[in-house]
Formats: sequence, structure tokens, C-alpha cells
Amino acid sequence: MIELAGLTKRFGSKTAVDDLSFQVRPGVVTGFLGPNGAGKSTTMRMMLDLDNPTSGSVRIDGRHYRDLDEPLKYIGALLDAKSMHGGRSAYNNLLCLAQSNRIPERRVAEVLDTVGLTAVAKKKSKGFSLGMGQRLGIASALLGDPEILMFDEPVNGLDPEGIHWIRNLMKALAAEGRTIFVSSHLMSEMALTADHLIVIGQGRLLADTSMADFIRQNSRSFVRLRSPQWEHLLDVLARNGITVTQTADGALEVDNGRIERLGELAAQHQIVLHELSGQQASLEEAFMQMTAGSVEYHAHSDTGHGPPPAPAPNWGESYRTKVQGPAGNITAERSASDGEGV
Ligand SMILES: Nc1ncnc2c1ncn2[C@@H]1O[C@H](COP(=O)(O)OP(=O)(O)OP(=O)(O)O)[C@@H](O)[C@H]1O
Repeated sequence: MIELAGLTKRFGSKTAVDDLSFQVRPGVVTGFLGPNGAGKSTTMRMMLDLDNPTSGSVRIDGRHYRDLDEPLKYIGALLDAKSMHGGRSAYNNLLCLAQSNRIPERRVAEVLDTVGLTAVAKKKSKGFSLGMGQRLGIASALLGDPEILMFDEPVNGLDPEGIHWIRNLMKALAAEGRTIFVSSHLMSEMALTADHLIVIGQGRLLADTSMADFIRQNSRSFVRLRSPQWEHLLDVLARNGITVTQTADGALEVDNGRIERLGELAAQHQIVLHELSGQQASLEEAFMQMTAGSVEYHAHSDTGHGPPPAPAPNWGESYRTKVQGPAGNITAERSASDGEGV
């Protein structure tokens, strides 16, 4: 367990981490998210006593990092994969670390095998690719067989097979009851790996919640319907007090609709459906929605280089047309009292 209490870090007038309090619990993978410059690396560095907090504290299983004898046996971390000594072989880099924490030498070969670097164990690490460097950093984190592991951007530079491997490794370590804390900007990857999320923006805590709740609370869920008899369907839905919006491609969307109820209504009225699907925003959309107000660095689209930035997610109506009823009134605004509701 990692516990932060009122953790704060100021660099001159800049508050990088602002009164952060949360716990990272064992048995699950906890993802650490935040836009660029949110304070993730600074927080992780303070967890490892590499930066001194301006105020507040971090406890690793109830103790300060500096009070841990042989800390690699309690907490292993991948922060900067390039921090290894380039002139030393992978094996000797790990051996030095092992000796400094009284870890038996046999662990060096074990972790090299775990990360798939046995064949290059004697090669100098300065010749390693980005992905090999990441694997070596992960090996150093695993060396002391610690109960707590922290990974800052672990999939950086890894190929798809490597990404798959680190995902399964983190899940397996959590399943053994270990505490796994991982930051990544790759939302699709985080969605597949993390069970719990800590989200920060401008150094402050924005969310401490399960992955499922985070997506549910920060995004719109709706049911999408397409029908060649869409006018009939619209009429049926409106008569049942169901609020509908129509998209540019002719589909109908029902916010928070119950898919079973909508399917049954269509069947009762013998309406052919070409699509009836529940839609939930992705972690990326939910993340952008939540952190929209705390993004420090925005790209500009007028440089002439590269594509324009993605539009901010819009859960509102602007890209959809309101549905007009026969008398020109907006079906979406019909009273729910004249039907069964969804
Ligand atoms: N040594 C330092 N001196 C001055 N400012 C710093 C220092 N380290 C970090 N900062 C500032 O603190 C803020 C938080 O930086 P940090 O690197 O922790 O963010 P991050 O969330 O890890 O960002 P990224 O996702 O881009 O890696 C940034 O504004 C950064 O410029």
C-alpha cells in the first residue's frame, strides 16, 4: 500500500503537486493519469524519495522510503529507463543494484529471463533499443521481488508483443496481491490494464475511482438505433415519452436508454431495425472530458505542420439535428408523461 497525505511540491512559484492525498491499494492495477505537466512524474519521484516534498508525506507500507532498509525489496520502480549505466552490461547493471540491496545474484538471471533479455545479458546497455531499455528498467524494478511496483510510461518504445507482455505482467503481479501503480498516456492500453484510476490535473486530485465508474461518470451512454422505418420508430418512441436525437447519418440516439425496452417497443410495432446498440464513451473521451479544464499545453493548428488537434468531446447537441415532429415541434421535448418511458 502507498499512502499520500497532503503531498505538495513547489518549484519556485510553480506548484507542481498540490495537496495530493490518496492510497494505492494492493491486488489491483491502479492507473495514474493526467495531461502533460500535471505532476505525475514529480509525484512518483517523491514516492521514491528522489524529490523532497514541500509539505505532506508518502508512506510505503506505513513507512517513509528513507526508513526502508534495502528498499528494492519493498518497492521497485521504472521511472527513467535511460538511468542505467550505459558502459555496463545488462547483467552488471542489475548485479550492482542487487548487491546494493543484498539481493542474491541468482535473481539477476531470473529477472533477465522474465523480461526476455537473457540473450543480450552481457551486452552493454548503451547499445540497447528503447524497447530493450524499457525491459531492462522493468527487470530492475522486479529484482527485489517487491510487493509494490511503480511504472512510469512502461510501454514507451515497446512493440505490440512487448505491450501485450507488460500488460499481462502487471495484471499477473496484481493478481498475486501486489500493489501496482502505473502511468501512461496510452488510454487504450490503460483501459485494458487498470482496474482503478487516480487522475490529476495541474497537480490536484481530480478522480480516485474504479475504471468503470470513471467512464460512466465522465461520459455519455446512449442506445443507437437505425431503421428503414425511422419515421414510424420516431413516432412510437415519442408516443412513449422517449427523448430522441437524430444524428447526421440518420441514426437515432436515446440517452441512457434501456436497450431491451427499445428493442421490445420496435418488435411490438413490427419495426425493422438495422442497428440496436449500446454505446459507451471510451476512456480517452472520458479522460478528455474530465481534464479539459486542466490541460496546460495545447497544440495550435495554424503551424501548417500535421493535422489539427482533435476537437474536444462534445456530449451536447451541436453535431446532431433535433428531431422535428409532424407539427414541427421537437419530438425530443415531448412530455414523458404521455408514455411509458424507457
Ligand atoms: N525540476 C523542476 N524544476 C522546475 N519545474 C519542474 C521541475 N520538474 C517538474 N517541473 C514542473 O512541474 C510540473 C509537473 O511536471 P511533471 O513532469 O511532474 O508532470 P507530468 O504529469 O509527469 O508530465 P508529462 O505527462 O508531460 O510527463 C510541470 O509544469 C513541470 O514543468
